[in-house]
Amino acid sequence: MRDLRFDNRFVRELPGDPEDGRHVRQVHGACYSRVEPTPVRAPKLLAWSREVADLLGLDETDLRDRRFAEVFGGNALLPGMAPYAACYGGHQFGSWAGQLGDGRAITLGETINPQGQRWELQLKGAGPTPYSRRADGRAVLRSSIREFVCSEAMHHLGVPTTRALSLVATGEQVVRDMFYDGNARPEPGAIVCRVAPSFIRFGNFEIFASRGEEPLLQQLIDFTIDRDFPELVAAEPDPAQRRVKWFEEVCRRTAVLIAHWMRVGFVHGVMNTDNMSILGLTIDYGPYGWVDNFDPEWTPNTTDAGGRRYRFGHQARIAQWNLWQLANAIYPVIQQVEPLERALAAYAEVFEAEDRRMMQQKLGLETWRAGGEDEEGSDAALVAKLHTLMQAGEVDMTLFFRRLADLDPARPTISHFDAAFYDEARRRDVSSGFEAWLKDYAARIRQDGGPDPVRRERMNAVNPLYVPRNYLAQQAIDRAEQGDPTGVSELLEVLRKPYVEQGGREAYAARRPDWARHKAGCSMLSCSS
Ligand SMILES: Nc1ncnc2c1ncn2[C@@H]1O[C@H](COP(=O)(O)OP(=O)(O)OP(=O)(O)O)[C@@H](O)[C@H]1O
Ligand SMILES: [Mg+2]
Repeated sequence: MRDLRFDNRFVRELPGDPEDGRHVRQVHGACYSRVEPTPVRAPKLLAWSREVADLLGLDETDLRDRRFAEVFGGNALLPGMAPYAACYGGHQFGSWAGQLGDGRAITLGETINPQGQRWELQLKGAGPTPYSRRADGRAVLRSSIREFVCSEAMHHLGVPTTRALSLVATGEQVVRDMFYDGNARPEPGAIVCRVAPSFIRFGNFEIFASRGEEPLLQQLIDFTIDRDFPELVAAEPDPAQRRVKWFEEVCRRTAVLIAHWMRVGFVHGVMNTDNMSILGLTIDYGPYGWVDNFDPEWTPNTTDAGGRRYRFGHQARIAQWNLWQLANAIYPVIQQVEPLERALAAYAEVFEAEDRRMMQQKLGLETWRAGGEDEEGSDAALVAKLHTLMQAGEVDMTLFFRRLADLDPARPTISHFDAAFYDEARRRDVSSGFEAWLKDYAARIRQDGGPDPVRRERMNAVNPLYVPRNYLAQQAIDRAEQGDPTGVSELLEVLRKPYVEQGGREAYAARRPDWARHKAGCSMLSCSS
């Protein structure tokens, strides 16, 4: 395997923990602790993303080299790597949780690709760090497959996300109690190499604020702007103004991110502030889920089943709450309330505008009829009615929007959507309302104008046919746990072109089968990973 070029600015420019070793500790006055991955028994490459390999200037020969599995399984370092675990805190389920940090993620270094772009390489599940608290620093195969597949799927769907280069089996067992019910069992372990321009989270700033380490807080803000927001450096010479613009930009990106999640039906599941990327990327694919039957109340995370804080329809509000925590954290450096409040208000405006724009695209409308949800004749009212019907009728979100593009406006009928209904009785309940809505919609697109084929093409470019439905990932996991990892690559292959109908791949575009409705891993996931 060829060497990569590294330029490790994070560890070079920011203060690190003076203490060595993996023992668990509180780390003060530092952004990270240097720590190397703990070697594993038998690293074996199970799957990789050719797009990410390409991004890094690696080809198939590099990937098939034994050294690759050694490096990305945590048994060897490439020259120039400078591994570390970052120190961060976070608000978890609404409460301040203190120091968290990379308890099982270890950044290997910042590589500069042949195009001069900077990409941070980070192993997840690479062994204990000073931030592991009471846990083992490892990750199981099932959660690693889910992270690997979904990060790449999200990229191909056009959703901002961290990427995944590789999935390596460790040849070791990890003990997990999947539902925290006293049934711990050994499971195969794995390591994903994640790739992103930066893995800095809201929590990296919050930890310094919570400790009153203001000089360090300012240093991290300025470092982040300088390394990861070069366009702001160019546009704003005044450092104080620049920090405000930076927070505005973080708010804007977060708003765009959540609008995309709503567009594709993604539920993150654990939107704690330590799982919020400062770049506005989807980060930490834990107990996430994909909406099958449209339901804003749904959350896949069994750990959150009580309050359903992180349910599908609540994500935009939670993101704003998280941005509030970030605003509070950086306030000691910004020292003005007003611009922070303005940026938070702008978050809501950007989210609404993006959400609306994407909904307009999903419906294939060229124009938008103004007015609120309660105003007859507005498109907001058309959307609100649709959402109510989809929820009450248990309509599959992905299949509904995909089929909508092919609706014959001259003969709008519910039977066109047969494949999207889960329950005969639910369908009967909504059928007259649904038929009425389809007539309204057909009239609306005729009035909107534009030829059908053009509208269809535009709709199919934003309404995916293939998403990594929970049960599809679970099928790949079941196979991999039986020793056949090819299901992972097969699934990824389909998800590389989520908007293009692929002959012979109908099974990947089917609604959730009945057996998966209440099955662990398919509709219920815990944080155990
Ligand atoms: N098996 C583990 N060993 C050590 N630390 C862990 C383990 N699992 C989770 N943690 C730590 O617990 C905290 C919260 O966990 P969470 O589930 O949000 O993150 P994660 O899935 O480990 O990783 P990430 O956010 O990096 O994707 C983090 O500090 C994380 O590093
Ligand atoms: Mg996390």
